[in-house]
This record gives sequence, structure tokens and C-alpha cells, in this order.
Amino acid sequence: MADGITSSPCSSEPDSPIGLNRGCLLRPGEDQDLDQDLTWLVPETPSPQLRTRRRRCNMETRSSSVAPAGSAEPDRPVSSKGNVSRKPKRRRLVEPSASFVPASCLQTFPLGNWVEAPSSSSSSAPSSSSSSTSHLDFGGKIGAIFWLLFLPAWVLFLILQVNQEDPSLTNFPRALPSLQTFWDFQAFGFVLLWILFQALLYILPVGQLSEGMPLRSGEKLRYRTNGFFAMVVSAVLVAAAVYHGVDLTYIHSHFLQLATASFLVSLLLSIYLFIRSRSAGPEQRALGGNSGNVAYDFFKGRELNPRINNFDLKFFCEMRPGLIGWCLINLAMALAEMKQQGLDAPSHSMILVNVFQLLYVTDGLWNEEAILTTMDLMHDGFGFMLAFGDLVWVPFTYTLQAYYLVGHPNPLSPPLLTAIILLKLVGFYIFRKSNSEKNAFRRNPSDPKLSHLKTIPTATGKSLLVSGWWGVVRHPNYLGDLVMALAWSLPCGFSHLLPWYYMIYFIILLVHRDSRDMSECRRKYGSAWDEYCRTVRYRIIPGVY
Ligand SMILES: NC(=O)C1=CN([C@@H]2O[C@H](COP(=O)(O)OP(=O)(O)OC[C@H]3O[C@@H](n4cnc5c(N)ncnc54)[C@H](OP(=O)(O)O)[C@@H]3O)[C@@H](O)[C@H]2O)C=CC1
Ligand SMILES: CC(C)CCC[C@@H](C)[C@H]1CC=C2C3=C(CC[C@@]21C)[C@@]1(C)CC[C@H](O)C(C)(C)[C@@H]1CC3
Repeated sequence: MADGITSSPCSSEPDSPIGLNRGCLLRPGEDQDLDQDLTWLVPETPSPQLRTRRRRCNMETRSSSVAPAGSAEPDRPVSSKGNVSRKPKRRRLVEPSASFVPASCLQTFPLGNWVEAPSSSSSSAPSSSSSSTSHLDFGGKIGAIFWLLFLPAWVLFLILQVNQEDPSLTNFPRALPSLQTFWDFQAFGFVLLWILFQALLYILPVGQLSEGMPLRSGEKLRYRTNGFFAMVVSAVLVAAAVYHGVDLTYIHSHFLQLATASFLVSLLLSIYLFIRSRSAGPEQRALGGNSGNVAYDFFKGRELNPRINNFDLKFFCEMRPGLIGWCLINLAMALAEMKQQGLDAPSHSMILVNVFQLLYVTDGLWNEEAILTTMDLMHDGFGFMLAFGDLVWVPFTYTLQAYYLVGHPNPLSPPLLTAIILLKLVGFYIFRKSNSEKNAFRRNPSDPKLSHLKTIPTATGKSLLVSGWWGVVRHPNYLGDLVMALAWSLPCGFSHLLPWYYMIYFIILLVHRDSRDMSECRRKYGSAWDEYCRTVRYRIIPGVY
């Protein structure tokens, strides 16, 4: 980012690819060698109040270091070992990272254009108004074709495998089922009905409208965050249906057909998204999904926030049909277990898996606003990867533990049961606290509740938390999520690898996601990010990784 700043300090420079015209990193005509001056954090024409505030912040910054706000350690950034080290007194503006600012002195400026503003050295930066992507993730063009074919095949494999009496690695499903077995009109109808029902709940004028993070255009989209309401209404409806004799075990017995139907919907949706993205302007495109290669862009997603009027397709798909469907399928598996094993109540293992995952989903919907500061919503385009992930991958692979338990009971001793519950609670605590801390900080950096946290300013106007949860590791939320994943697998025992599939997949997903995020943040924040990484050395597991 630093390179980009020196070569093109103001966002209105001609090489600003997407009409960046709201922020200026260096005030024209000003000495660029000021000592730790943070004035580059402000909009082009700051108000007098803003100037006063800025000066105050600068003064505070000068007297702040890694020590908590208030303790005076002038000009002493943290060394890589977390020790305080001396830096030369005069520093160029293009190295803005090496000081810590108390969270209370930060203010979000309307520098939305810089949120994903590219630097000249950026690998995924748009080169011109075409917003073209040069650095390709996921194995590039060939990789995209591989994933497009592999992901549906893998889901099919898992479904066939979990349905076997002996789902060992050595016991592969012998033959594919006949083509007719895949398709069932009724199952397709149920999938469509479920999605339409969730869409109806989404558009109801119930619940608050939350603001997303600033887009490159500076605009902020509004989202109807009524996910918890949708969950409650869905639960009431399902309970009423079961009460009136609807047999939910249909979901267990038609799992393959329901998955095929959802796959078809996700494929049609992806095609629609790809076609409509052709008319999306450069500012509406995701920086990572515009390579010009059809397969790659189809997979990654070209448009950042495709909407039909106010209906946000990405937000809806990520948070509603698949996520709530996951709980519905788990419940169906509990009923199928009772039926298949002649039980009066689900087994302890099944209850744990159901309750744990229900808690995870309900928490996500309760804190739905927090999704607006995650990678998917802020950076990733909406294409096959997310459409398939949301509508097929989540409901039909995240439910494999419950599915497994239907035919593979695993009794738990009381001490093991207690230990698993404790593990889940620890994981949940880390996950929730860290996600909420980042979300609160991104929404209001000067929130008094966060004033004890130390931060690093960056050239974008945003800052990075460097203490609290985000000072322990660079992705504390992933750590909590992984601990929870462990607690979801343990109730299934160690007889087979299949129920541990989620854990293995999740480690791979989060390690890859972490590295994607690292490159994205390095691109955005430049030297400030390097400083953060030097200070917070571990990515996910303290002292290990
Ligand atoms: N169950 C599942 O299948 C999955 C669950 N998840 C969970 O979803 C949640 C969201 O994950 P994800 O979107 O991947 O990533 P994060 O919520 O961690 O978001 C990453 C972004 O946070 C900001 N950020 C990073 N470091 C800091 C810092 N020190 N201070 C302030 N902001 C910082 C950056 O964005 P910026 O600076 O632009 O604001 C960065 O791009 C996680 O809890 C994860 O575990 C994720 C994937 C799959
Ligand atoms: C198909 C690919 C190999 C992988 C697709 C990945 C997607 C399934 C996940 C990407 C990020 C996700 C999140 C959640 C679900 C899985 C996907 C869509 C999430 C909604 C689950 C509930 C959490 O509380 C959350 C934090 C809101 C999650 C956000 C990220």
C-alpha cells in the first residue's frame, strides 16, 4: 500500500481505477516528512472540528505506545518480540504503521474508496476502470475448473458414504446410483418452497436495517437483519408441521434428492449471477473475481453485492436458507435416529450435535449484523463458490455428523459428555467475544468500551486492533470456531473418519482463508499490516501457528 500512496497520494489521481475521489492521503503541499503526523488519515477538506480532533489525536498518539492509553512512552513502537524499541524520531508519512493509537482517538472518515483501494504493487488490484484481477486464488483458471467439478462430486461422495453401513475409508461406495435416483420433483418443490419461504421472511419489514461497511464508492448498503426472527418463525412452523403429523424423516430418506435439487438451484443462481454481473459497473465488482476468465470468474463471483431492488442475494443466501436449513436437517436426523433405533428420545450424542450446531446458527443469526464486517460480505464476489457453499455445502455436509449418528450410535460416559460441553463453551466464548470485539471496533472505532485497546493506524483511515483478542493471535475467531468444531466431532467417537470430516475440512478452509486474508490485508494496509504481524506473531493458535 505504501508504494501506492507515494505514487498516487490522492484518491482522485488519474490512476485511481474506480473513480476514487473522496479521500486524500497527503494534504497537497504539506511536508511529507512530519514526525508521526496522522493528518493523512483525514478527508480532503476536514472540518475545523475534525482538525482539532486530529491534532488532539496526534498529541495522544505521540504519547502513546504499546502501553495502555495514557501511559507515556513517546515514539516507541513494539518490536517483533513485543518489547518496546526505539525508532528514529523523524519518519516518513508512508510508514504510518509504527505507532499504536488508543482506540478512543480514532474516527472513521469517509475514505470508503480506500477500503479496497489497490496499490500499484497489488497483485489483485484493478489495473484500470475494468477492475481486472491479476492474482488468482484457488489454483487459478485450471483450479477453478477443478473446483467446479470436484465440489459437487465430493458432496455426492460424502452422501453416498454416510449412507453406508460401514462408512470406512477403505469401503468406498461401489457404484453410482441410477440417474433417476438423483431426481425427485417433490424434493425439488420442497427446496424451492423453503427458499421462497425464507425470502418472504427476509423481505418482511420486521427487524432493524443495518448499515454495511463503506463500499469503494463510499456508499453504504443497508441490510434487513431479521435473521433471528426468521429462525423463530421457521421453528414455529416446523414444530406445527411435526405436531400435525408431517414426517420430517423424509429429509433423511430423500437426502440425495434434496441435495441434487439444491445443487440445481445453486447452479442456476450462479449462471444468473454471472450473466447479470456483465452489466455491473467497475465499482460494483469484487476485486478478486474479475480476471476475464469465464471459469474463474464464474467460480469466484464477479459482482460484490448483487441486489434485486433491496433484496441482497449474497447476504440472504449466506444467512438464511442453508443456515436455517442446517438446523432443520439436524432435527430430521434426530427423528430418524429415534425411528431407526426405536428410541423414545434422541441419543446424548445426537442431542449434543443438535444443540451445539443450533447454538452456532442461532448465535450467527442473533448477531447477524456482524456478518457485514466479514470477508465474504466485504470482499468476495457472489458466484458459484458462495452460492454452492451456502445452498449445498452448508446444509448437506455440515449435517453429516447428525446423519452419521442415525446409523452409528456412540454412547457417551457422563465425564466425557461434561468435557465435550465445556470444550464447546470455551470455543464459543472465544469465537463470540473476538467476533464482537472486531465488529464493534469496525462499526465505531471511538466506542468508549474499546478505549482500552491499542491500535495501529493505517493509510486507509481504518486502524487495526493490536491488543485484546486480536492481540493474542491474528484470527482469534478462527481459533474459537475450530475448538467448537472439535466439540461437534467428539460426540461421534473414533470408529470412523467421516464425522471428523468437518474438522479436517475446516482446518484446511480456515488456514487457506487466513492466508487469503493476510494477502488482502497486506495489500490494503501495507507496512501497517507488517507491523501488526510482527507484533502479533501467531495466526490462529498461540505459540503454535
Ligand atoms: N462455519 C463456517 O463454515 C465458517 C465460519 N467462518 C467464521 O466466520 C467468521 C468471520 O470470518 P472471516 O470473514 O473469514 O474473517 P474475519 O471476520 O476475521 O474478517 C477478516 C477481516 O477483519 C479485519 N481485521 C483483521 N485483523 C484485524 C485487526 N487486528 N483489527 C481490526 N480488524 C481486523 C480485516 O478487514 P478490514 O480491515 O477490511 O475491516 C480482515 O479482512 C469467523 O468467526 C469464522 O470462524 C468463516 C468461514 C467458514
Ligand atoms: C464450497 C467451498 C469449498 C467453501 C464455501 C465456504 C462457505 C460454506 C462458508 C464461507 C463462509 C461462511 C460463513 C458461514 C457459513 C459457511 C460459509 C458460507 C457462517 C454464516 C456460519 C455461521 C457463523 O455464525 C457465521 C460467522 C455467521 C459464518 C460466516 C461465514
